Amino acid sequence: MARMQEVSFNESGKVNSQTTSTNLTSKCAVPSPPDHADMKMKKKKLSGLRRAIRAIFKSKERKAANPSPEIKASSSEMPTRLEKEMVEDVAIAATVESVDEESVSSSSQCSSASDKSLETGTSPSKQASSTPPPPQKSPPAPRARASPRPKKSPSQDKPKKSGFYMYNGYPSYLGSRLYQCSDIEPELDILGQWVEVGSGETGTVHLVRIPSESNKLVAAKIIQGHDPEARFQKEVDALHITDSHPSFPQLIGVVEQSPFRCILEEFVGNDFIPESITLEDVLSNQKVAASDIPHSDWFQIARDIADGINYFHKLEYLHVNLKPENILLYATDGNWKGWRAKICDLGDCTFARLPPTIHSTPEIQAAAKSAAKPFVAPEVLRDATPFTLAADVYAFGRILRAVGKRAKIASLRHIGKKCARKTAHKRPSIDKVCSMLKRPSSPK
Ligand SMILES: Nc1ncnc2c1ncn2[C@@H]1O[C@H](COP(=O)(O)OP(=O)(O)OP(=O)(O)O)[C@@H](O)[C@H]1O
Repeated sequence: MARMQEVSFNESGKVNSQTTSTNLTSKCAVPSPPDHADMKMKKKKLSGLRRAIRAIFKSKERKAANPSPEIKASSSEMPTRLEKEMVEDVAIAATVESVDEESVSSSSQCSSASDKSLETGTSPSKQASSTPPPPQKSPPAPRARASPRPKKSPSQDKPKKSGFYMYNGYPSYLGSRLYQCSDIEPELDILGQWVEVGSGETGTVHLVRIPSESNKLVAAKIIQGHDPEARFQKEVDALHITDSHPSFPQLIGVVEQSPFRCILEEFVGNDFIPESITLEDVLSNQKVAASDIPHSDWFQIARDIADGINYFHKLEYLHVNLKPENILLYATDGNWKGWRAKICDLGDCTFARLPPTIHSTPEIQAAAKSAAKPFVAPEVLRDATPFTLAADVYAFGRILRAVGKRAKIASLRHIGKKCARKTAHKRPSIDKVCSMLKRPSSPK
């Protein structure tokens, strides 16, 4: 919204100035192509008028300082017709000029243009008030108050989530994390085959080493399936924004050597066995038995998952595909103790602008339907029903219930039940769930 000052004369000949508002953002919708020759003419006319009016006021001041009897008689407070016309001309020209300027800038930057002009003092109101002061004794023109700077919403302070700057077809944040096939070495099993740590509907994950980085062991995810390009980009972006959070695997980089392409991420597992352990493995008593994990570790695992979801939701993302297969477990000490968890498979995540209401799209429906059914919130499965971040809370609730049942921890099952309520608005927020899990009385 830009403000304009209209300058006019009242009956007593004094200058009135009043501020009116014109919604210039409406111009942004259909920006008219700027006519530069026309603008140049207007600017020229405006500066000529300004010069002339300045000269008149100067000579008036001189006369006031040195009044002759004839001048005294004629120098009433009423401005001459010429002066009046000129002041009006200047006001109109200033208005026209500023509107033109705004329409030019609006073609590149819509709404920010008018706000910026207010901040930088190039607003029409300031231009109009910069006209020379009216003849002496007339009351000072009320200064147009610049509208207050728009307050930043808290979400503006958050890290940028999408639209990363691209360089050579890659997001610029990847920087030196672009690898060639020759930069990695596959981890081979005793049969000389690539070690596969897992696979799903859309990807296969292998173990590889990076010789130039102290032979670091990393997970290389090759994405196949429907629209691998979009999925690849989405997963890399999501791993990038969660990079600093301990509940997600770290993004190591991307291998690009056409036609081979994979995402390199932190290998979440135990160095002594080259395979990953998912929550699904433990719940189905494979690799590790649920009863072998102490209760306090189960609470830590639940907190890790909840903290990860909370962080993801704060970034206004919905995971969509939370299930035990996508929860990776790892022991922090060699005695299979100190278990922690990380959330993987961010390829289905959806950006959910807050307040979070997502209208189901065919892609979301497809992703949700391909996810393990008991973990998908009922509202997600219903066609054309808007759903919210509470859909992830539902999935987490189902996970907690399964853990509580398998590990025989009643309080986890109880929290899980609350989260997995059928009605979305009856579920607690993930913030609340985090604090429930942090209560000192919780591990029982
Ligand atoms: N960073 C990692 N470290 C260790 N193992 C991993 C890692 N990422 C994935 N895995 C393993 O690979 C499996 C498949 O990975 P992921 O879930 O990302 O594939 P997907 O095809 O996207 O799965 P979905 O069928 O759920 O879409 C996981 O269940 C896990 O066992």
